[in-house]
Amino acid sequence: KVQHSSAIKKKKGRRYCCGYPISIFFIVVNEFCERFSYYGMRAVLVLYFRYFLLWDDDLATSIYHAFVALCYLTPILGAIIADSWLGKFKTIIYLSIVYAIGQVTMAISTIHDITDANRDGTPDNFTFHIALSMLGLILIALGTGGIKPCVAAFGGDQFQEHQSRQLNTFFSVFYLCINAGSLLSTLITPLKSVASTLMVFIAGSGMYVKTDPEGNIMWSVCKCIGFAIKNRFRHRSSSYPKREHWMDWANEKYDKLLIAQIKMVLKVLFLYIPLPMFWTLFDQKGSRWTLQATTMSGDFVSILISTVNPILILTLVPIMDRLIFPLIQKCGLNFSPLKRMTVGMLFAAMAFVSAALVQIEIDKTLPNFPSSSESQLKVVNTYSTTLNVTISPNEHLLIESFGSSADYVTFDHQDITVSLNTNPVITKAFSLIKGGRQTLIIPSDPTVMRDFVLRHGEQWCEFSRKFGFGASYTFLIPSTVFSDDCESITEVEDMKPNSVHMALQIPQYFLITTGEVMFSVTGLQFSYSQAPKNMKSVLQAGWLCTNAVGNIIVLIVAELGKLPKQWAEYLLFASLLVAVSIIFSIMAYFYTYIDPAEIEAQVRKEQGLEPEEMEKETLEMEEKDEDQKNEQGVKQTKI
Ligand SMILES: N[C@@H](Cc1ccc(O)cc1)C(=O)NCC(=O)O
Repeated sequence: KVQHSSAIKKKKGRRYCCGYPISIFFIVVNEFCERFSYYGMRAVLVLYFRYFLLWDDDLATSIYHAFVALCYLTPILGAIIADSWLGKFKTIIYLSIVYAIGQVTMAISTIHDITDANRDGTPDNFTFHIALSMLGLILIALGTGGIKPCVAAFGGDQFQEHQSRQLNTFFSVFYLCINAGSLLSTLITPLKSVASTLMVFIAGSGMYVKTDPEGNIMWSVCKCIGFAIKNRFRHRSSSYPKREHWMDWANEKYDKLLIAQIKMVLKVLFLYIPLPMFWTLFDQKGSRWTLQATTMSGDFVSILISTVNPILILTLVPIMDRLIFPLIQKCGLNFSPLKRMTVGMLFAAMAFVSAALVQIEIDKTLPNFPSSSESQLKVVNTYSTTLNVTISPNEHLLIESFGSSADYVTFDHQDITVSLNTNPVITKAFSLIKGGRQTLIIPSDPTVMRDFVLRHGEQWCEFSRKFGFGASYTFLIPSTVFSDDCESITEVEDMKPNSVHMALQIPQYFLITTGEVMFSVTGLQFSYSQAPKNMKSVLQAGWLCTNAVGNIIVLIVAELGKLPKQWAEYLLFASLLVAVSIIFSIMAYFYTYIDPAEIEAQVRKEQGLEPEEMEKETLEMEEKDEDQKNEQGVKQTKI
């Protein structure tokens, strides 16, 4: 009782601006700085693995997704620490320090001079750099994941029950700050941002509503669930009367309030089961879609593509909040949070259909590579005249001097004989590589052949020509060439440049981001509003966990599911998400929205705890009056 009253008194220190607690400002700025640091580091992580640690594409991608998954699993730890032990405020402070140490460790791991004793520009001890960077990443995952459920829930704690409209706006602004931070991090370096994160958060210290942790809540929850299961099993005979809910089998030993709270949390967690599928699609933006972009053309668009998500979030969130959702409400439609989330899933599925259509366009322009049993050959003629080239048994090519065959010729056998109509006729046998592409160069005159190196220095040729993305060229350099004779160097295009423009990816980005606004922002609000007071961080962590599971599915699919055509894989994911969204909509249909505070009050009443409840209500009424006066800008003078 004493503890409760002190918590209420602390609430009385609230200060407001335009109807919002001022403390919120520090929390959203803190989130902005934190996401700035996180996304800034994440943006270059794969490149660091690939070009500094010299890992191959597969290992770099797998470790990247494993790191992201870890960042969304550690929220459980953060929530346990906050709700059971330190409280949200102290958890954010301590884990931010861990986060900062992680970023510094990571930064040190990138200094190759530390182990580059011979100063040749490459580290001498890769094990040291790998170990240090892994340690750094684990600390960062612990920091960023640990504080994540606490920051959102701590922000929510600053509001009172009658401020549900402001609470929803807070979650939207919170999401805007995440994306403003990530957008800025792609433009400027995120070096000092963790330190700023911590300083901004501490600056607001005197203004926060800090609810005390209520003992080891997670442990009590686990024990209570364990007891209910055991007790149910002990009374499995049909002679025992059934109970309304299986958790009611814990009634004998546990507090009714705790059981009611666990029921609320389990109901929401059950609803979360299908949700990872959304993240499975969403997180492929950073892998499959990025790889898709590498087979497309367009220079500046690559920067646009990496910033399009946060830019769209910054525009779509206000449009949805201020225009679309109120308009739907005006039309008399009940667009409840769970309906919004279902529509968000359908948007993500549409995004993948759009990605499949783009992929089909790309496939039309991609070179036709040989299958594992085929071989391909291109013939380049550097002879002084046009040649008639016969490749056994029945391939005839007419190739002009310093030209090449129009495209690669495909053979389903490896042993070939090439004949040239020179005088005398030259015939030579070759054995081609299975599943490979090769070029046969007919020399101008093998006796006068000499090496020529394209280089800067005494003898060099400068090409001002711009090479297309994805193209491959062969340069034919006559044996007589000199530095003032660059014109005589001929270029043969082996592989055409990518021709499908990256701008075609914009519709899929637009669709997935619309899905994100409907799904993610709503999910964040829903997780907060449906959680009992002492389990807000736990439910936030459960919500973030759906993201971790989604990333683990990407990892498994990347390793196992290899469909022959990429567009087919996109369509498979889209269909899976449609199926999952149908299941989710059925589950959502049976879900009844609750007011956790009301249920808790009712249970307390049933337990005969009215006096305390009344005291709380009286205090809250007083507080509400005071807050309303504050909101209206009325200055109160205490006599
Ligand atoms: N929209 C994402 C952030 C984001 C930014 C840039 C990208 O290229 C991808 C994703 C978001 O808001 N995520 C939620 C979070 O808490 O980080």
